[in-house]
Amino acid sequence: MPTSFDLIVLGAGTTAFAGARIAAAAGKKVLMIEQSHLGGTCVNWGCIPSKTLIHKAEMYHGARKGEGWGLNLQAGAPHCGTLMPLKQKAVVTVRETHYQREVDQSPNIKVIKARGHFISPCEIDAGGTIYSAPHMLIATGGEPRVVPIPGLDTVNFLTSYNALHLPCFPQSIVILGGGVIALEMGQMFARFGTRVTILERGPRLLAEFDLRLTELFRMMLEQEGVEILCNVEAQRVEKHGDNTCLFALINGAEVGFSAERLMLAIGTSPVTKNLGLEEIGVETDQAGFIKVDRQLRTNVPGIWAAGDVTGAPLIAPAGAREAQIAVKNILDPSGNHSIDHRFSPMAVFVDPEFATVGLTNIQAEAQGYSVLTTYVDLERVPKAHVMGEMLGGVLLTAEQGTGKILGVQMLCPRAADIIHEATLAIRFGLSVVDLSTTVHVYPSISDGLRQAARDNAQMQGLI
Ligand SMILES: Cc1cc2nc3c(=O)[nH]c(=O)nc-3n(C[C@H](O)[C@H](O)[C@H](O)COP(=O)(O)OP(=O)(O)OC[C@H]3O[C@@H](n4cnc5c(N)ncnc54)[C@H](O)[C@@H]3O)c2cc1C
Ligand SMILES: NC(=O)c1ccc[n+]([C@@H]2O[C@H](COP(=O)([O-])OP(=O)(O)OC[C@H]3O[C@@H](n4cnc5c(N)ncnc54)[C@H](O)[C@@H]3O)[C@@H](O)[C@H]2O)c1
Repeated sequence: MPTSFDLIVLGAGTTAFAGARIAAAAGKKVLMIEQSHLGGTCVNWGCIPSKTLIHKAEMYHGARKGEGWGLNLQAGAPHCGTLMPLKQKAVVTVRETHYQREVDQSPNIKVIKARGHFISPCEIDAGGTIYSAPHMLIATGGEPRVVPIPGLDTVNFLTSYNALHLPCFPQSIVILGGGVIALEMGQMFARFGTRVTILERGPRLLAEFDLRLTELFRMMLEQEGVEILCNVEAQRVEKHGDNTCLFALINGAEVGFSAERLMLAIGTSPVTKNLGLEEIGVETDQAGFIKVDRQLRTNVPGIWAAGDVTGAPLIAPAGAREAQIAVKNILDPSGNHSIDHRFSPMAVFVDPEFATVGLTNIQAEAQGYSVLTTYVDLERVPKAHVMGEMLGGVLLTAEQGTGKILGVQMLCPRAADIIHEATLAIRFGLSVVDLSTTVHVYPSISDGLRQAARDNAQMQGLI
């Protein structure tokens, strides 16, 4: 095994692979150093296990809902002995077919299993061997954020890492945090029969989405039996028999929330400790995320960083795109390739789904645009009536005058798929006239997006 490479990638998650793949395709010799499983968080602890179980929870919920539609489907208790191995099979299959196979088939990519740390800007010590390269890509990702709440260390609390790998679903769970993970996993647990309480410190859920959509979803989740409280400040944790009790301040009064399990879903911390970054002078921000410019350069020449370790957006395809840009800049130093996350969509896999791309009206106005936002309630979309899923809506923000589409947010069935139509429109500078005069399938949920564009174009006098 050689110890000298063209590029060394620290980590072997989604971000690392995206960078290694294009460097290897360009004939560069690449080493990936990974301390754990290939595929990183997304494949092993995040996207794949969570979405596999969420999909099954949705089917289970659908079966019970079907009774009210005259379908008389029977939904007995969920069988964890079948569900959990099924989820693990999805994880292992994706890991083997998408990551291990690629390594096996690429003569230019080598992987070693070890924990790596820098000993100089062009040398990494991994398992006692020194590997060198003129270019380094740090893709060490993130881990669930944990804060020091008194008593927390005395209980066996959960984070997304272990909550998806329990042998079965708990009777009850208190989830601290009201963001993406709390909502996705909170709804999933509730649908499998767990009594769920979500406690958010801020004034609202899912802060990156429009309040109209999040309040609608909050109502739906409460109708499914989930208890949700905002403006909650966690104070301390105590063990009460088999249960864990979280005490929190609400409107100045202390309230106790007791459940079989306590889960923290309060954000992501970067994996930047003990990498030798301070010693070689790589700058991080206050939270520890590596600082990079739009070309994904750190402040140390030859060292690049991408993915969760550099901060938001903390989603797999965004990190992959960043790594591709970093490697493009390594291969083509005068190309000045830059990342632009206005074109990176994201979805929240609750039911119905949230999806967003581009700028909100507030972000657009802050950037100096004069904008018009239109909202189409799902009640106006015939396909929603076909499906019996009328709660939700589509928001579209366009520039006043030109009608150029700047941003879209939606809460509707299949939003994670439909958002790509908006992503293409924004990326290629299409206007509300372009979108509204494009023939859409009928009946379809995408038609809601067309209606939002048509309303916008009409209100601006563009059609
Ligand atoms: C529960 C959950 C659900 C999610 N669902 C989605 C989703 O549906 N869609 C989506 O787009 N995103 C989702 N995400 C986010 C997504 O998982 C991350 O954005 C993505 O995994 C980041 O990829 P990365 O390669 O930057 O980091 P990671 O995937 O974390 O990979 C970093 C790798 O580096 C390794 N490493 C760290 N330090 C060292 C070291 N010193 N030496 C060697 N190796 C090291 C780690 O072991 C790890 O394998 C989810 C996250 C979670 C937690
Ligand atoms: N579908 C997806 O793409 C997907 C799915 C899961 C996770 N992820 C990624 O994983 C990351 C982590 O998810 P997350 O839900 O942990 O983070 P998040 O940033 O989405 O939400 C964290 C929430 O916790 C709240 N919070 C912070 N400290 C708190 C405290 N002490 N008490 C109560 N509430 C507190 C915050 O106000 C925020 O609402 C996200 O950034 C997300 O991008 C993505």
